[in-house]
Amino acid sequence: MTVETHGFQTEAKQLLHLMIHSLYSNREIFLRELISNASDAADKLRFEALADASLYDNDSDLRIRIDLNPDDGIVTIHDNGVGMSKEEVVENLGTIAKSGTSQFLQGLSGDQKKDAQLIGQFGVGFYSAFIVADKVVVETRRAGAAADQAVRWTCEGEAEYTIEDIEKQDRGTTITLYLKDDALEFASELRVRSIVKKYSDHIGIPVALRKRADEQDKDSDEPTYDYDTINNATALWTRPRSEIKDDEYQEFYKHICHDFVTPLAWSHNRVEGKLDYTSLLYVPGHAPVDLYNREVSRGLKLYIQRTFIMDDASQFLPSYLRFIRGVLDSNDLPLNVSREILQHSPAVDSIRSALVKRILDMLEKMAKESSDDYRTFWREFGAVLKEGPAEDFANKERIAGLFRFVTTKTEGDEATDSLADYVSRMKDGQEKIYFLVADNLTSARNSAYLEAFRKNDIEVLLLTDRLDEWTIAHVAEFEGKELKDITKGELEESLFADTEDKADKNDSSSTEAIEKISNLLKDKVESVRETRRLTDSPACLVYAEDALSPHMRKMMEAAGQKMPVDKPVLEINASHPLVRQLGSESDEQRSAELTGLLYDQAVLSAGEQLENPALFVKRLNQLLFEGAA
Ligand SMILES: Nc1ncnc2c1ncn2[C@@H]1O[C@H](COP(=O)(O)OP(=O)(O)OP(=O)(O)O)[C@@H](O)[C@H]1O
Repeated sequence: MTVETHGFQTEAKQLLHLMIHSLYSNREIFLRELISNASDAADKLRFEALADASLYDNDSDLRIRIDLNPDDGIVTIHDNGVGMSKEEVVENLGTIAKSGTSQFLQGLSGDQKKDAQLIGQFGVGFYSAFIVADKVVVETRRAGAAADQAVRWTCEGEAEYTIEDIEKQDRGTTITLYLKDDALEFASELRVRSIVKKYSDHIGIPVALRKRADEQDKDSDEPTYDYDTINNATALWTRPRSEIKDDEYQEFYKHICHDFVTPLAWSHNRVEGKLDYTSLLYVPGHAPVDLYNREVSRGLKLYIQRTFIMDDASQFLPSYLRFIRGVLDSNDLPLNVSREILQHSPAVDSIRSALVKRILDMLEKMAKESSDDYRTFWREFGAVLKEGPAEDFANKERIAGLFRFVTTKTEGDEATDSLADYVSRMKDGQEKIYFLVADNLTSARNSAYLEAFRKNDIEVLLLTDRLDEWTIAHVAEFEGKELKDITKGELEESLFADTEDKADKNDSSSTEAIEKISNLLKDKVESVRETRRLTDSPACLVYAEDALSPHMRKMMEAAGQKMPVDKPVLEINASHPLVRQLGSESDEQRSAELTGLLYDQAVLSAGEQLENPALFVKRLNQLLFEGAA
């Protein structure tokens, strides 16, 4: 018999190293992971047997069995699921196909405590065996393969593993763990029984523990054993809601998602009538490392009449809810359904819209009843939810209601205020919801465009996420109130009356200033007018209602699209000394310099780049020296 030695893929090696050396606070989870894998293998066999029942080979009672040998510190887990071929063993146990792995590994700090937590979020599956064992042997025979086509995979170190052909009498996989000296507790019946009960009660097939039989076979010296089923063995979602405890829902989530972090919320529903299905949807407690990678397949685990059909059935969720995990069990779809059929099925469309409503309900409820959880949710998934209004027009207002913002009235930098909060604080006579787009909070808060809003105590949303402006354009209005960019168009006259400080205004000089500036800047601005926006700054640029903002234009240009430049309006603050000086200045050269300065300041306030920064600096210094002289 030949024994082949193989090296692990780099990522697998790194992960294995971590498993072996990490101080793991919650070591028992290795059993959950291995039982989960065994139960997945049973699901896969059932699925394959839909097309070819002979794969059962007269053994269709799928189950998981655990043998303990406390004397030698050995734990063995058997399943009669689908098993693996030699190629599958190499592929599945020698490499990690999970996307985001190298990204995740780079994120590790070397601090064992922090890393253990990160590993928990990442989910390590099979490799978690190495948390408790220093040697792991996997013997497996693929369903449909002959007894002499089985394989043994052995790993004792971190760098390599061996593979050999063996004979195995029955189909499925047996995993043998040789426990580390400090992990011998995991061979104790009492301990394992309670762990299995905790983690696998909701698994759809029996998990049984080997125990000494009450009656000994008289003809043999060997002890006689039988198996004691520990778990409930009914798939959780098929049970009535009223009978399921919170921790059972949580454990089930961890089982299907291979996630170690408790979910924030769930929603379990049975629908009967025109369509007949059960859904169990979860909001995870943290974002996966690859949330923004659109290539990664994700979605619900699809069952049809209790039979597992596929992981990641993405057709049941719109992309902006791609963070939702869970199970859908349908009685309407055909068992031989494929991803292509799902794409064109009207039943799928109806289920999807019903699920979207459930998810929005669940999020609204969380926002209302558990604000801490909702903050976590928003932090982790807010950016994805923001894709909603563009993708799902019918629900855009409900989705926008779930958004959280930093506004000029928010304390701190965390986005905690909803549009409804904003509307409830609107001033008498205020008809619009105002927002300002900026690169970051500091520049937003210090923006000249906010001056009149501050003075008149009108709240403004501060938008600093890359896609905020695009999102808001799709939302367009909330509770009948238009969302308005404060750098565009005219402001409501009635609201900003206070800003105009009549006493300070010098009408003739401001008319003159406007005339001069208009002439000097005719290539750069559409027109020049007096402002309602400013109280302290001399000037600002204002864009047409339908113009692309500088922020958007920069983004489109960065994406390689050349955008036409719409000339802005220059608004000037007539009571500002610089403007007054300009109005009364008779020297042409000086007027041009002052106008240049005024314009460049407005460009900077708008968050744009100056065309000629050196000239700006020179003019500024000139003015300063004059002042000092
Ligand atoms: N008992 C088993 N029977 C058959 N195949 C198995 C068994 N255990 C593991 N595998 C195969 O090995 C693969 C890798 O398992 P592993 O637990 O590392 O990752 P996973 O279950 O795919 O994902 P996750 O990282 O989310 O746990 C599985 O996808 C499966 O194909």
